[in-house]
Amino acid sequence: MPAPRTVLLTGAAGGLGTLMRDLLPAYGYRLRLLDLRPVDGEPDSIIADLADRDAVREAVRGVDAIIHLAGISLEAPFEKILKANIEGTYHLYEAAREEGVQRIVFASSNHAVGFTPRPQGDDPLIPVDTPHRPDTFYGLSKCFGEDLAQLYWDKHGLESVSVRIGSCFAEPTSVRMLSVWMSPADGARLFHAALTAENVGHTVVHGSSANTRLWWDLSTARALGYAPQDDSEPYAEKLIAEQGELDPENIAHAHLGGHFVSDPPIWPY
Ligand SMILES: NC(=O)c1ccc[n+]([C@@H]2O[C@H](COP(=O)([O-])OP(=O)(O)OC[C@H]3O[C@@H](n4cnc5c(N)ncnc54)[C@H](O)[C@@H]3O)[C@@H](O)[C@H]2O)c1
Ligand SMILES: O=C(O)[C@H]1O[C@@H](O)[C@H](O)[C@@H](O)[C@@H]1O
Repeated sequence: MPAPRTVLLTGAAGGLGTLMRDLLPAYGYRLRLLDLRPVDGEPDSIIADLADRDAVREAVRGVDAIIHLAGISLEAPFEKILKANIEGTYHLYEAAREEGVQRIVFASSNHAVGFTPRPQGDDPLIPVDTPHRPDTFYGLSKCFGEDLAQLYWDKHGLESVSVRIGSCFAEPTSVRMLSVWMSPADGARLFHAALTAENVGHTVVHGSSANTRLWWDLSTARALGYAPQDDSEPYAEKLIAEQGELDPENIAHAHLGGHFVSDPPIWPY
């Protein structure tokens, strides 16, 4: 596969989209931007709803690959998740198949497996083939996206990397995030690896930095060529002093998904 150059970035106005707009051009990508809302400082971006199949098809025409970030990124009523994340992701995959796009990097989430107990003591890291255990309708939509990616690979030969992102923000803001944080620079490294590795079929990877307190296995990400450079540990002392150590008796501290497992989810997490 020739290295992709023109990449559609959906959800470009969002938090992660904004970070990736800054970081990915240095890898040589030409980004085409799409979002529901205008993207700051980017008058040429495509303003479109994933619900609009014609607009989505036009947006994917001619790109080499897609990084799919658009959608609802927190828990929400099922009907909203259904429209934006489930139907919207289906529209994107269908448009990509019709237009012959070779690869999609899908922003999955730790919340697809959020009810997985987090490792304690000498427990092994959570493996990538851990069963789906969504902690919210939001997490359920990420399970759907991963299965959709598998279907489009098996049936249509459209490649995907589903990146179960931990927490990709400038800094970790909770004790839990020390274990799942992915620095923006490592996020760009991982997306680049996911865009350029050969023969990925459909590969699921965990998306975190090389955190001292890591909870999940990064081996499939490393197999794509991802070499994380960052570690949340320098933030640990301050966050633990402010928030205390994780309490294994607290359901939200005992699971990968943190407060998303609560009913209703409690913010902040
Ligand atoms: N930031 C993280 O740590 C993290 C962790 C796990 C997964 N993710 C996933 O990565 C993606 C980006 O996350 P984020 O933190 O930037 O979220 P965000 O909410 O900041 O950005 C999402 C963007 O998608 C756009 N969008 C929503 N519905 C749309 C629709 N129907 N059509 C077109 N655009 C639509 C929004 O306008 C928004 O700009 C999401 O899919 C999220 O689930 C993020
Ligand atoms: O678990 C996490 O920290 C993150 O999970 C992602 O799926 C959510 O989109 C984001 O809002 C959370 O901060």
